[in-house]
Amino acid sequence: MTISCRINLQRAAFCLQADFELPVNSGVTVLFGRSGCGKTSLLRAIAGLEPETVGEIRVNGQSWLNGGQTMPVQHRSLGYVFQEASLFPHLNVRRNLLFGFQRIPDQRRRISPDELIALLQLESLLDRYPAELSGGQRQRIAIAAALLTNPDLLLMDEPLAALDNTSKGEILPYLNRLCSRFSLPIIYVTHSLEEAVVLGDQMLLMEAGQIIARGAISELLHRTELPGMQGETIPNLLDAVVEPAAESALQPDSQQDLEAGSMPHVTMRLKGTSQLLCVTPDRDWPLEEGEIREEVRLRIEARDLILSHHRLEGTSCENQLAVRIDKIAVESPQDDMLLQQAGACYRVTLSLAFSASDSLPDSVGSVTDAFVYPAQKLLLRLTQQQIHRMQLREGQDAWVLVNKISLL
Ligand SMILES: Nc1ncnc2c1ncn2[C@@H]1O[C@H](COP(=O)(O)OP(=O)(O)OP(=O)(O)O)[C@@H](O)[C@H]1O
Repeated sequence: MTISCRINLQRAAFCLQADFELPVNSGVTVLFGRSGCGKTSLLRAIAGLEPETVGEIRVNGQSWLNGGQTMPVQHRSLGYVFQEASLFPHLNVRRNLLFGFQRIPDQRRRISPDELIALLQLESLLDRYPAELSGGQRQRIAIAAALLTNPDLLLMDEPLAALDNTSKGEILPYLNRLCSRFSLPIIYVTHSLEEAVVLGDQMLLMEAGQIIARGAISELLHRTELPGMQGETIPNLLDAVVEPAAESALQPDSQQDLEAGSMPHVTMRLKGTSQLLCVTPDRDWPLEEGEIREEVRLRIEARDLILSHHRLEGTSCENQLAVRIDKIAVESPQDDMLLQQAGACYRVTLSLAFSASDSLPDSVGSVTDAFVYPAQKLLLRLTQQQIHRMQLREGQDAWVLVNKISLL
């Protein structure tokens, strides 16, 4: 499945020009950008809700727009989730869920209502009416109803924006589960970098009606010259495979740990390398009981990293990674004068080394993996004083101590 979009939408004081392709299994593509940059307009144009749109849109081999030829909205195989959940007020949850499902042919029914109801834990809500639901519950139903139409593409326009932080926190893990369970391409509009990091695989970054950057979120987060990427906190995202290979699942080395009287822990190998991290699942790990994962995405905040020239012995920090310093960049170049002062901040980009010794081990990882998987990067913030004191230079080998790791 590929989605290709080359469109133009001209309004009196605004021009949208988008040209992008999303490959097979693209996962969640976050459409990110400042207010008014054209995110909703792009989503509406893809859905066929902006009749002035010209160009070409192809989804799953079907032409939705080709010059002047437009496929009507109701014939496009898409789901659309809005900021405010749109449910039929006179139908209970069960009938809202089944409304779209019952109107699609049998051969398109890949996602079953029972599975989705279980996944989103909707059982207790099925007999209620929309007026009897909280905002977060309503939005969960709206997302489920959109999915049950078994669309080729799901468009979500700030689906959490109208919710308070508690409801957002409740719904995010569900969204995460949906994204990993159904290999359905999703375009997800948000203002929130936090949501983008938690949910997204890749990002289309928009400004003034145009897509100015696209790529893996973990990479774009490090491009500080881009608008919206200068947040106070810098999340690093790393992909890992759970070890040991014999177990092939995210589960603690429990017997050993229980015997030792310690908390269970999980060992994982960072993709593209043979380096291991050891993690203790705790409340930051939103794992369901019995849930098993082989591949995980880890989140490490820049403030939880410490840089060192050497591997440290006798430290409480058990996770240390071999890295190479790729880039040392001043935090915001326009404030250069200010940044000459002591305390100015620099962003230091680190590439993970293949292994601690950079020699290829026999037992873990694979040489092929190192070539097919793009080098994973970490970013941390240092002051000019720290850089000077450590005499840091681009190209140097170093070690990074990792204080805290969360699982996405
Ligand atoms: N129906 C319309 N007619 C004319 N101009 C419009 C219309 N809808 C939006 N616009 C303009 O198009 C531009 C892009 O708006 P759009 O809603 O797509 O931005 P956005 O990035 O989604 O913003 P936000 O994040 O605030 O929702 C804005 O300048 C807006 O004023």
